[in-house]
Amino acid sequence: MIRRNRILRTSPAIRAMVAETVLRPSDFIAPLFIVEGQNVKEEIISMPGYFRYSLDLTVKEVKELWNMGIKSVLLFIKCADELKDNKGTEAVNPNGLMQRAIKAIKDAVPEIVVMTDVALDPYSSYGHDGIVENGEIVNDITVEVLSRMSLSHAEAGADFVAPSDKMDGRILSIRTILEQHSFHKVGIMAYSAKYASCLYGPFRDALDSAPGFGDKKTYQLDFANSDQALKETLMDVEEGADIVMVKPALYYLDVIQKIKDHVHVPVSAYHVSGEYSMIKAAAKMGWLNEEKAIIEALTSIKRAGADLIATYFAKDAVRLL
Ligand SMILES: NCc1[nH]cc(CCC(=O)O)c1CC(=O)O
Ligand SMILES: [Mg+2]
Repeated sequence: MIRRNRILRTSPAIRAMVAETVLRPSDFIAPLFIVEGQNVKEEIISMPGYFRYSLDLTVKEVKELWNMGIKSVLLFIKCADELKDNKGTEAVNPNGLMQRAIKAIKDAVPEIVVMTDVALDPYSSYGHDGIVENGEIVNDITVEVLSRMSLSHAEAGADFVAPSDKMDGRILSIRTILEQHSFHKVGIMAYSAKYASCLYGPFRDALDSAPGFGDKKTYQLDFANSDQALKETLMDVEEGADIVMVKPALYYLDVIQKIKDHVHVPVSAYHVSGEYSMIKAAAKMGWLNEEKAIIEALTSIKRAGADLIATYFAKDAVRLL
């Protein structure tokens, strides 16, 4: 025998020297769920250890994230039922919870990169990402609202808008409206390869945003496919996306790799709520070691080609590095 493969795995020091993939705090984007009120910290039942915070506590949390070395937060708000409609009225309210959250965070921690979710589902009386007519999600009217919504986030101080709706043509429309209003420095992180997945359930519990009828298969991608993911990602880059996203992450590592091989913009991956909850549940049962499961999952997502990872484990991961 003259080839000794195990030499490179002999000791922790050697393994560290040859590790190709190393996680760092700036890899992570921390999603935050925001609710109205004061001093509110509500645990999300299907996401043990993860919380909805009122604005005051959100700001505290953001300071902590920044001090840990995390550079970016991705904001989601829980909209009150009485403010939901089929027009996205509250989504463009300059004094809405999202707009106030952006301002409060940028005032408290100006350096942190604030990204905002752009889609109508938390604001929709139907729980859909767009405007509903005759049981269908209408593309072009929705794109107009999403563009005005993006503008209102930019006006509040967002650094990146993150359209997660999967309507056609929204990236070009959003870039155009941002340019028209001289928001040349506001970026777009496009959820380009977003799949219709079973793994968003806990997130929809967190925001009370589950679709009231049907599913999201006419706009989100079919998990049987990866060609459409690549095609639509390339189109989003063409239309002006600064960062593209694959979502969910672990079931879609092939998609991350394929996209990374074809684009020259940063690729992010969203390790989604269901992926978080699966690890939490198995760990609670004593069937998996939580810390090891977190690091293996996130390292694998990065190894597949993700430059950035949106994950509910951001803080845990930084503590474990
Ligand atoms: N468009 C809304 C949106 N933005 C992020 C997620 C899911 C995130 C997660 O599960 O962690 C969803 C849910 C959905 O599309 O139904
Ligand atoms: Mg890389």
